[in-house]
Amino acid sequence: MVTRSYAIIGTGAVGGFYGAKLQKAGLEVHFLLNRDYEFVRTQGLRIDSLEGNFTLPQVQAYNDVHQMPPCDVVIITLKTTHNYLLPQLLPPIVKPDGVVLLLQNGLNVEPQIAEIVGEKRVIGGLCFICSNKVGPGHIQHIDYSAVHLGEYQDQYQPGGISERMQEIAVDFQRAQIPIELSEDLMLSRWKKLVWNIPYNGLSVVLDARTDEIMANPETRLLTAELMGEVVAIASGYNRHLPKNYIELMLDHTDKMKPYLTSMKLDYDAHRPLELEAIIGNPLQAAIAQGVNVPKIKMLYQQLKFLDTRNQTILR
Ligand SMILES: NC(=O)c1ccc[n+]([C@@H]2O[C@H](COP(=O)([O-])OP(=O)(O)OC[C@H]3O[C@@H](n4cnc5c(N)ncnc54)[C@H](OP(=O)(O)O)[C@@H]3O)[C@@H](O)[C@H]2O)c1
Ligand SMILES: CC(C)(CO)[C@@H](O)C(=O)[O-]
Repeated sequence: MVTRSYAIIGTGAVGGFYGAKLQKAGLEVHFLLNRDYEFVRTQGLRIDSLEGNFTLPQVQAYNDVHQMPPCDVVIITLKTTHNYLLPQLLPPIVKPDGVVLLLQNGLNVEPQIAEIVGEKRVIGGLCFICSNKVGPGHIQHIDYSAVHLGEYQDQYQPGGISERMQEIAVDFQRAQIPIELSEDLMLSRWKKLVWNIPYNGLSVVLDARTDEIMANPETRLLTAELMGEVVAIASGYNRHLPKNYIELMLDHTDKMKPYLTSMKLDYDAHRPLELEAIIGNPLQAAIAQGVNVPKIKMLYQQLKFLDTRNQTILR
């Protein structure tokens, strides 16, 4: 059996969880860390999960990419606000025939990765997971865990299902991570943005959890209207979402455990928001196609104000 080596760039809520699951399943995983490096190098990772808690007392931990071996699959799980580091981080750790798997929310990040490693070496991924890093090397997995993968091609042309996606899927299944393969990464990204744009954005502007947003008829309506605008942008790019998709997303959120979005957690911790990847880039995509999205534009403007002010306030 061919075994692929994995690098996790950003061992936080998402990277810590998926990387630990892959290692637990017997795969070779190398973890890049920042502040938690010394702790994880000596104590390993701890995962508290609704699927079962586990610890990995020993992991291959690094704080310098030049110490890491080049890997077959390099998984990016930094916040997008740290992607400016990638031109330095990526080149030493991707094998010549290796691939970069981008597990981040948002739109139009893959083209930036393609600029660094080449267009044929990028797979986009969406994670449907609720997890948080609650201490050094300590991840709390609250809900869901599925990953959707899609090949990136220039201008997000549909890339079909490649052999390497199927190989990665085998590894993820072995690690008991539910995985779906998408023939069209852009369609998958728009579908996820139907959820992320309203809830991530409104959770900050309204200072609210998902259940609070859903309980008030006005903010529930506002959520549906924002979702409608995302669907309209996707249509502008010839990606047509199912007619009942908004209803499905509202219904899905009604059934979710009350949830504080990652954007809200970042805001409360005075960390920069993933505003450009999640809302700014989709807004630019709307402008480029001449799709009118007044509510998304206003949400972006409000968040830009809050984010800028939040960065200048002392904690
Ligand atoms: N969490 C979720 O439930 C969830 C769900 C779906 C999608 N997503 C998306 O997944 C992506 C990752 O989010 P996340 O929640 O996993 O973020 P996170 O918990 O903040 O993890 C990011 C990690 O990157 C590390 N990092 C930062 N700079 C680094 C550097 N120079 N070298 C090495 N590591 C560095 C951080 O370490 P330090 O803290 O030590 O700097 C942090 O542990 C985001 O795009 C997010 O929107 C998250
Ligand atoms: C949408 C979500 C809450 C769960 O699917 C999560 O993926 C997220 O925060 O992006």
